[in-house]
Amino acid sequence: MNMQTRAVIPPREGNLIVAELFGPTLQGEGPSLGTHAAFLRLSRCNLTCSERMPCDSPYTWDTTRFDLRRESSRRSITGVGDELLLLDTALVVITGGEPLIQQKQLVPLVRRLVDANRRVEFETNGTFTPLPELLIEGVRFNVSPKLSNAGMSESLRIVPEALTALVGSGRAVFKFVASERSDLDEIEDLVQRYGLSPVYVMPEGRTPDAVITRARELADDVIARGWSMTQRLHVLLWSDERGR
Ligand SMILES: Nc1nc2[nH]cc(C(=O)O)c2c(=O)[nH]1
Ligand code: SF4
Ligand SMILES: [Mg+2]
Repeated sequence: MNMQTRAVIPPREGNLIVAELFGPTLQGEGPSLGTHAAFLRLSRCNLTCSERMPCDSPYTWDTTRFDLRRESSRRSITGVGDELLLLDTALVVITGGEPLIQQKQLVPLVRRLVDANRRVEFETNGTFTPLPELLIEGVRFNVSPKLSNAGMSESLRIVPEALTALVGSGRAVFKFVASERSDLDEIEDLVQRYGLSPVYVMPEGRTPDAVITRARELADDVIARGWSMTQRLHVLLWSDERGR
């Protein structure tokens, strides 16, 4: 290939594998619960949560139940950015699946959103060390490490270097999904081992009844341990409807 040929090939723009882009809605979980927000849900996950802690977006990764080619589309970073900005929300939540699988492609998108005065929150499972380019003012990581009840070995779901980097970033909160009081002991162990802080406990559930019943069972123990509790506001409002 000579220089002339190379010069006419446009630089290949990065793409993202997207499951859904929706909003405006309300951030349903974590420290910004209730905030007017747009959501980008990226496809694919490196984990396979099941058993007592089923995944609420299996269509991003579970090839035994879903055709991922139908459930996702390859989209340009510019187009995704345009659409998120048009939704005109103060907060943009990037979730999945596991969004940090595609973190390299997310760098220019996050930069653009922050430059346009948006706050950005990642919902991540805590198994990826975030790139330094993502550790910028306006960006936060809501990290949800998975417990043994998600049905995977600890070596898959707990990556010490990633958790340590997230703690050290000063941009992370730790949000654990719990379904019963004994889950809190396992959370305590991880909190102690990796110095996780601040800690939020979130009740598991796909229906308002399940969420509120679990929240009531867990609240006193959460308070006694000095932690915070969050909710699943979108589940209380819309159960497990997609795109809300
Ligand atoms: N409203 C709303 N808030 C959310 N917070 C985290 C979500 C997620 O699926 O990661 C989510 C979601 O799917 N919807
Ligand atoms: S880490 Fe999250 S997206 Fe991935 S399988 Fe578990 S619950 Fe689902
Ligand atoms: Mg979810």
